[in-house]
Amino acid sequence: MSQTFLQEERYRIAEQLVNVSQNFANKGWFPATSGNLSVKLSHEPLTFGVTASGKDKEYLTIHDILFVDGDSKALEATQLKPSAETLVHAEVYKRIGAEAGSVLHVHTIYNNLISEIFAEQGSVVISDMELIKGLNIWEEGATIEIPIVENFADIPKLADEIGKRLDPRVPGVLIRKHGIYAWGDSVASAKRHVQAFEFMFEYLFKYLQFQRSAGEVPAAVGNLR
Ligand SMILES: CSC[C@@H](O)[C@@H](O)C(=O)COP(=O)(O)O
Ligand SMILES: [Zn+2]
Repeated sequence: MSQTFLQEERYRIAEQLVNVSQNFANKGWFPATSGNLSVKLSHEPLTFGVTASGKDKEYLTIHDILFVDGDSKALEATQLKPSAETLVHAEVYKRIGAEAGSVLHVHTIYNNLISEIFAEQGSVVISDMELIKGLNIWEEGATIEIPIVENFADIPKLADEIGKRLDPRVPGVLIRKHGIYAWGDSVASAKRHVQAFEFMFEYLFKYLQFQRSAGEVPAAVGNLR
């Protein structure tokens, strides 16, 4: 592969991350420089583009994305420091394989609320919602179970805990009072998955709130049935 072709390919995929970053930033899904994004360049050996640590995602440019190997080491000398959570991205790529072409991480109010409300159960179950199809699950009356892991400041430990809970059918994992990691075979499908999850988390939280204010026992939605 020529250097020029490789450079063009890197710019092309970095641009996809910049676009999704702006879309999510407009929704307020990257408060206070939180969140990180990656896109796979090659599977064997694993190489991927990932956002540099501490960047304001609202103003992300292709120059804020660096390319690393499976050990989170930059492929070339750079001033940029890879995301502090790069190991989590690498873990998803290694465990999920070809079905993971991009990994996106956002911190939102609703994913934080749901991760806390259902933390003791270790997962949140969502049934029979149209948006489950947004995850590419087309079964009639489908049920999904989204794992919830504890948050650890120790990133190798966090990556390990996430790795143990990954379910290839359900492309996302919640971290308690932290955020969600979701993946897809492309940046576009990972973005769709994040949007589907966030819709369902917001719906579930508001539904539980509504039931509570009406003094009713929540019906068959989520783990509170
Ligand atoms: C600024 S708080 C969020 C960070 O601690 C972390 O969880 C995060 O999502 C962003 O880390 P980063 O190193 O910028 O990729
Ligand atoms: Zn984070």
